[in-house]
Amino acid sequence: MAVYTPVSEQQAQALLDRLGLGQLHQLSGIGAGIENSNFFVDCTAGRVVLTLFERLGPDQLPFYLGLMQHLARKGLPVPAPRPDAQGDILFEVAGKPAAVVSCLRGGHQLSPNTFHCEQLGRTLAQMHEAVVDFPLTQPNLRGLTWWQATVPALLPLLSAEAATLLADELAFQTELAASPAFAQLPRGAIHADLFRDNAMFEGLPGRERLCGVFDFYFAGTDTFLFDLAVCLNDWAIDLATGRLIDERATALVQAYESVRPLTAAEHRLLPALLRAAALRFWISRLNDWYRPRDAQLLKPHDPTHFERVLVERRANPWHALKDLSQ
Ligand SMILES: Nc1ncnc2c1ncn2[C@@H]1O[C@H](COP(=O)(O)OP(=O)(O)OP(=O)(O)O)[C@@H](O)[C@H]1O
Ligand SMILES: N[C@@H](CCO)C(=O)O
Repeated sequence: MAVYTPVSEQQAQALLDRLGLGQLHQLSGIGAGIENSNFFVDCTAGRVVLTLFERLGPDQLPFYLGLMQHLARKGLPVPAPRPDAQGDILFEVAGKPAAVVSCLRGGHQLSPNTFHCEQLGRTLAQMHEAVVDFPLTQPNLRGLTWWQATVPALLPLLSAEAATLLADELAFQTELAASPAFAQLPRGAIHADLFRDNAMFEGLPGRERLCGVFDFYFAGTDTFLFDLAVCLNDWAIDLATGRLIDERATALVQAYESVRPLTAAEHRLLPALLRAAALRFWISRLNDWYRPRDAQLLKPHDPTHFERVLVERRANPWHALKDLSQ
């Protein structure tokens, strides 16, 4: 269980009192997730989720929590942070910054088909449309600057082949980020980690509806195309080989475009951004694997998965439109 910081019942009750949520019935650490300490809190007001932020500080958290509040107010299925009587949404528990958000219904759709991908594509585009008037900005803290800072420490730990791939792709992405084409990409506040385990569906099998998107703690101001590429690399992938499944990827992009059509520059750079999205998670998984933090019980994700995805995206660039003149 990835609970880095234990929380006592007394500490949980003190926060419930401040939020007017009544008596604590049960406090249970959540096993999934590797970044923060998460707890289900059952109390008089029902079930809420308590998150203790392990690496994010009060400088960054207003952006994440403000983004969740902004999207929830626009009717997107995002957990809204619970305010206290003064309207504060950021607290301190066990010496860590903490927030309480409403608990989403439903469960993960871990074997998504085109139907689920379409819903995800539409919701992602709605999120991108909704942030047009979101006033806060913050860099993507897992973006190029972080890759450049992290890769040198990883290279000596890898095989010669993997190290060459990592260094080469970082050089490519560095050049891309400085290009005029990249500067044309529309940008705004993006989720940046919208994997299938960060979305909830509910409903009868085969007719499940997307009813929740959560875990905004890697959000940042970046290109919308990067967000789309992260989703494609997770929702539309053959997990064994890393290949994109054309039917699912096309469904996701077409649904996205039914809300927010991609620009010509976005179409052109999608293959490069699919590589960027693979690189981002390869680096973070390598970092978690070789340089883990202390946790009561932590299961880091397999880094070789995203190494395969990156190799595949480099070998077989995927375009949403086969004929770019269409
Ligand atoms: N608002 C919520 N409603 C319902 N369940 C939630 C909510 N927030 C988190 N969870 C549950 O907690 C689990 C872990 O949360 P999350 O994925 O945010 O972990 P994390 O450590 O913060 O991030 P990461 O997934 O990036 O490692 C989720 O898989 C989900 O089951
Ligand atoms: N979604 C990430 C973990 C949390 O950022 C991954 O699968 O590596």
